[in-house]
Amino acid sequence: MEKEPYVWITSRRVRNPHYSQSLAGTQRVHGHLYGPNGSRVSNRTRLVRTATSIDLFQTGQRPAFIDHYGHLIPGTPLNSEKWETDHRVSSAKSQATEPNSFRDGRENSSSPVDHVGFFRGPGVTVRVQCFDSPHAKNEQNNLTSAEYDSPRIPGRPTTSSEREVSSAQKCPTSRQHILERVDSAWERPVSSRILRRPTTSLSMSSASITLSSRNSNRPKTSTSRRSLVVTPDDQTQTSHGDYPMRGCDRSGPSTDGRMSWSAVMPKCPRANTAFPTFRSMYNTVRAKSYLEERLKAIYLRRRTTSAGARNFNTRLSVGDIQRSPSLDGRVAPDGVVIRTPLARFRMLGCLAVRLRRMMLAIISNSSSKTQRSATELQWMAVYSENNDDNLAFNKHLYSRDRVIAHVPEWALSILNMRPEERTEQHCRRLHALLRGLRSFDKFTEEMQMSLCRAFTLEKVEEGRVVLKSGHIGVNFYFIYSGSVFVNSEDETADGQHFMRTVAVLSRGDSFGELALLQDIRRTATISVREKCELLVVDKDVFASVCPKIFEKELSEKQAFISTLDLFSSSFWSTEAIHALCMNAQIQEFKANKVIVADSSVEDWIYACMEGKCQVIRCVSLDAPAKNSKSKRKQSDVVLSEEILQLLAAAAEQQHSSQTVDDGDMKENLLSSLGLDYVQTGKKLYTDNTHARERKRAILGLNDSTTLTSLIQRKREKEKNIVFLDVGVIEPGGIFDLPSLLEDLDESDTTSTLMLVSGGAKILRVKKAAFFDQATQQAIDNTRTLSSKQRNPTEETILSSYKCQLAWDQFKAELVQTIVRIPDPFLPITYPKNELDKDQNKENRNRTEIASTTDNCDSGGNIIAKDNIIPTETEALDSKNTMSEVQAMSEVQAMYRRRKSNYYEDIESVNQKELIIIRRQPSAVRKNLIVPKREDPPSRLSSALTHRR
Ligand SMILES: Nc1ncnc2c1ncn2[C@@H]1O[C@@H]2COP(=O)(O)O[C@H]2[C@H]1O
Repeated sequence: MEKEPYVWITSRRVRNPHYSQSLAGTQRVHGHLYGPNGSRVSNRTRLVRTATSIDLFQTGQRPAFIDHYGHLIPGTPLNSEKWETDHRVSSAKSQATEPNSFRDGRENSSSPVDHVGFFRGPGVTVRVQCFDSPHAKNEQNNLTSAEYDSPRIPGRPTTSSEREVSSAQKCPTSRQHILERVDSAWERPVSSRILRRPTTSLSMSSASITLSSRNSNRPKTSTSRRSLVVTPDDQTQTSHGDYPMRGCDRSGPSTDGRMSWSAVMPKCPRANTAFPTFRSMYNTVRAKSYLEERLKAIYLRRRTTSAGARNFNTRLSVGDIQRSPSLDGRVAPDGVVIRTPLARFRMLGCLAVRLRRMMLAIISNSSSKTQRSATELQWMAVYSENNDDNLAFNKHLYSRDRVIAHVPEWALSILNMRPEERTEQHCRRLHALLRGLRSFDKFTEEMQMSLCRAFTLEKVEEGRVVLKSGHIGVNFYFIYSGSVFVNSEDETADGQHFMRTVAVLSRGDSFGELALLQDIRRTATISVREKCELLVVDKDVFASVCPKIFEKELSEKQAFISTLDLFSSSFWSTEAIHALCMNAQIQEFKANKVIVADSSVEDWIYACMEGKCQVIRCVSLDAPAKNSKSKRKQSDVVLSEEILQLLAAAAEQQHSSQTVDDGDMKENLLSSLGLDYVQTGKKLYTDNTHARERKRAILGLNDSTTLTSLIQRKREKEKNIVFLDVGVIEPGGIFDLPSLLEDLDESDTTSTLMLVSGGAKILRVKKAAFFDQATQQAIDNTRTLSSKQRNPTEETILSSYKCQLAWDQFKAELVQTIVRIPDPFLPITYPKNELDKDQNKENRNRTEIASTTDNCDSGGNIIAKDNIIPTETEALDSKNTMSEVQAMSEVQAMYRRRKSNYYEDIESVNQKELIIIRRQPSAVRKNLIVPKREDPPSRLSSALTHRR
């Protein structure tokens, strides 16, 4: 079939009109373009191939380009030498490869250039390249490509091709022939290249012209493409009369989503003559001219449409206002609405109301779609409850614990400036303000200054989500004021997903570093607990400033971890330690802050880096002592599974007749040996999240929980419980190691350990990460260590506590008795009326002593309760004499003095109710030593006897 003299003109999105320069030397290999240095050229460049295969000016032929402005793009730098020697259109095949020869898969990888020629006319230079085309039928058909260079457009840099073109003044006269046809369509100073290729999707009798109608000052995203099917008018194509060139029509979207038009090209005056190539060229140039017009029309129409749409939207949003004559005021004769100030005000008001409604809808929609954790919901419930208290203010805002430090006005104005506008002084002022924030202080001064230059401020309302798990990280945040929940998604045993609050971060904390450091998605969802002021730095600043500091922190963690026996290098590889450190956090706590409120719901392993922490046990006096674990003997010897099996095998041989359960046999064996049974072997961490979550919800913990508040809360739920200080953790110590390998007992709600800071720096490591990284030997080592550090059983603690209590009561009773014995050397003087009531007084004293002994605390301290020792008013009411009242108040004062001395002596924490059994940690770890009751001194006992 004879190929039709159609043309294919295509255009690409070219941001830089000189883009075509970068195509020099490109080669197409397996569908990709590679530059001269072998590097792959960007995707955009790949579009070039769509126009490379076929001739531009004749059947089966050559390419050219139109850029997105509809301009011809200046082409490859000219090979002037070639031009000098080979300016005649000929079929002589040059073996030199044209650097800018574009190919696609159907052509050879090296397309030899046969000829390069120039045709220069007024306002335009045409460059013609001849390739050896497999489609060529004759020499003339080998004309493959053309370039048109026009006088330089003001403002556009001169391209090398343009420079070369301008030097190429010697054009063969035959070129004038082409220019005669070109000039007519070539009025404006533009330059571009036109490519041609056959289209497979369209019939061979037509071709497509694809344009990109992108305006230089419109955003990139607004690029659109148009396709034009252009045929010479000797093809009987459908003609549509809308367009300047014999008619083009929009034929609807093509399969690739582009819009296309058909255009019928006017017949070239010399078509089908000796220069069919020139005819094609003529058609091409006409097509180009048409396309320019067309593009302009499209652009103008679009601009009008978008302006119209804007107006229309505005009218819609204020439509009712405009329609209302009262608002509109008058309509001027030219149709312009004259609005009165009132109408304008009302219109603005209306807009504001609508905007607010819209924002509220967006907020409620977004927050309802954010899954909330139980802790978060509980917080919100408590918060809203208190809002409903009929108070005229929110009492939370005035709570003692609440630290409100808003960003001051002057800092706001600095933070609102662009980074490049901030002076050194501005940064210094900000720096002074932010110094003292925990996370900020980690950085060196230089880094802090860089951060101060880059910070922006974000204020986020309560309940909003700052970042979501699974999203790509773009920012890093410091909390200047307020607090946030860190929620992570978890899964129950039956596969249900739920949100869990893993941490609460407040002023001075930072978040959002993990995704940026490790180049991963966000690992948690951060939602605002209390209205926050966040200082934000973007990814780039973070990448340039912060990683160093995190590296420093990482090395600090690694250094500390490697000093712990638990993470001894003989059991843990360097990679495992590194992975653990990535899942570890360093935290600092003030004295009396509860670090762990319930060891059974903890997902972290806590190790003390600096300072010290108290381990406190909450014991219920009502509940029967748990004896499941007390069966075991306390021993430092741990047998491995292999040894146990050997022993068991030996025992089995001895008693082969007896059928004993394997577990029982081991137990029996060990108990006969007086050893503890420790099962070795890697036990995977059972993350009993559901139970943990339930317990956490019951406890209602947050970061500001102090020991006092926790005791109060627990006492409200359960009256008969005591809090016993069972140990101290010093630097290098690990909290509750035995529980690491034990299962969570859901029913056990009271008998758990609490970790309370006495002013400490803590390293905490995720238990899940621990079990992920732990080898068999590491787990065995953990068992060995935890068996050495076993906590006393509840039974032991209770019996010890009771002994202590009895002894303290005895002491208190004794002290009571002694302080009431009058000085034997002073004469006893009784007031007159006292004599009559001697018997009554005696009775009352007895009652007093008896009741006082029932009201001692564990430290031997008598709790002065109102119902035991009468107050002055009560004493007067009961018609006691003045001297008796004085005596009573003296006794009361003495009690108080002794009481305060006592508390000073034992350095008690400041709660009266906390009962302290203070011991050396080593003693606690082994066994609680119950102090023996000493015999009272003989003098006192004789005095007591005498008194009674
Ligand atoms: N258990 C956690 N305790 C405190 N902060 C956390 C915890 N888990 C995640 N985060 C923070 O939450 C952030 C969520 O986004 P990133 O993963 O970028 O970084 C995360 C950490 O900064």
